[in-house]
Amino acid sequence: MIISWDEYFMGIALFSKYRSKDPHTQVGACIVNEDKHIVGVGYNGMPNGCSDAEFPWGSTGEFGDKKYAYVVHAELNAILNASTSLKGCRIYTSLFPCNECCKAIIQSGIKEVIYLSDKYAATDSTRASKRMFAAAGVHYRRLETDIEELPVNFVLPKGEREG
Ligand SMILES: Nc1nc(=O)n([C@H]2C[C@H](O)[C@@H](COP(=O)(O)O)O2)cc1CO
Ligand SMILES: [Zn+2]
Repeated sequence: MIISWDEYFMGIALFSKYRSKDPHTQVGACIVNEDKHIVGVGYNGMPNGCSDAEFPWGSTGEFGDKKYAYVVHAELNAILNASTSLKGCRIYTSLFPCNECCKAIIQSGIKEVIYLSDKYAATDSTRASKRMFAAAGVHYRRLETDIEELPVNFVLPKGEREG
């Protein structure tokens, strides 16, 4: 099988999301520059020093008891992890960016957003994102692909195994 560039970079975003400890929604993001070099990746997780085991992953109760107060979104983590200027870059994200990440995407100079899921399309946050992206000239599109699943084998075929 041969995959396209878009499928490859979204694949990296999807792979990254499996690092997230969020029990409900794992999100991954991958930023690519104009030379098709990956310059940043991220997933949704607690800030450095804020233990995954100690901070809450639930989404009910008081403000301070919910993950939303603490978690860094995949897209923001990818931006903050980036090794270089993001001017003219593209961001691949497994879930459409929220309004806060949208602001960071715009301000960082990213020019295109490629997403897979838009499961929160009906929320005010996603509506605000789309409004800001349109005003700022940041193009967004859903990844078009015929691939349903891309298996990765960690168990080597018999002939390639050691011993
Ligand atoms: N674009 C996004 N990137 C993200 O990294 N997230 C994160 C924040 C939470 O950790 C989780 C959403 O939790 P939930 O509301 O589906 O249980 O995904 C959420 C969105 C949605 O806008
Ligand atoms: Zn966000």
